Amino acid sequence: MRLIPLECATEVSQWAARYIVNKINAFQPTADKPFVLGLPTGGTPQKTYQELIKLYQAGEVSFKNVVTFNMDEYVGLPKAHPESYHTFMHENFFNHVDIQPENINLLDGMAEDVEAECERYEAKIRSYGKIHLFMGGVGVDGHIAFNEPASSLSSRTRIKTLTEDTLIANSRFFNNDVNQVPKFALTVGVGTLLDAEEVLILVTGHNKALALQACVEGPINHLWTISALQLHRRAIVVCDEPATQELKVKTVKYFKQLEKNVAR
Ligand SMILES: N[C@@H]1[C@@H](O)[C@H](O)[C@@H](COP(=O)(O)O)O[C@@H]1O
Repeated sequence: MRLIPLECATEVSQWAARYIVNKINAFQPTADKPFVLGLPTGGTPQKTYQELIKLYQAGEVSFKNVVTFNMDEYVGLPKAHPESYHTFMHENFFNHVDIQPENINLLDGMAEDVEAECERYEAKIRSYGKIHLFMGGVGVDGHIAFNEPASSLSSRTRIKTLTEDTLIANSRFFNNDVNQVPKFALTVGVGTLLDAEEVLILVTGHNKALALQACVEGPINHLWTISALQLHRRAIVVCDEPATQELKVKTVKYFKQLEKNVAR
């Protein structure tokens, strides 16, 4: 695992956006050989999307031959609902860059046959070979995508029941009314994430400090599904200073030192 301890959330977003752009450009994607990018929603990646849009506007990157797969979607919210992840992604990112609509993949939270929808999603990912880079965030309880505590670490795309912690955390988007938050979501599995060639996780804020500790210093444990990253060959975690609050000073120093010497 590579941990990049930075100072603030703005630095995290700039680092992540630059990393993604460099990856896309180095890949030299074409219509026949697109770059496949996994994407999250949430407050954390919002700034990264803004940075990616800036880099697109500056002519540093094109998303024309980029195919995206989103991590998750609420069950029972129509696409046009202001809090659907479909709406979030279009408002925060897709509407501002040159991505082709047919290259955008999101789970359909309104699907009648949820199982078939999840199988369709996995098959679509397989049709591209693999996801080259999966960006993500982490929940306060250490969930990755919507893989809530005690999710199988080899899980695939499926429906999950959201925990009370997550309902409370996400109620800020639903008039602070926990009853308005959908109780279920479709989500890629931990196994789906681990299949990606590279995983890039953004962690900002002191409320994510326990999750970061579980990710970096804890044992691999299904109660903190983020810890499954320890099994990945190429996992990168970028964090700000407040998120490191629960890490040992020695751990942070160690990773900072490694970054000074990193071969770029
Ligand atoms: N399903 C999403 C996750 O993908 C995200 O990582 C998490 C944290 O979101 P935020 O970045 O807003 O803290 O929220 C939701 O539960």
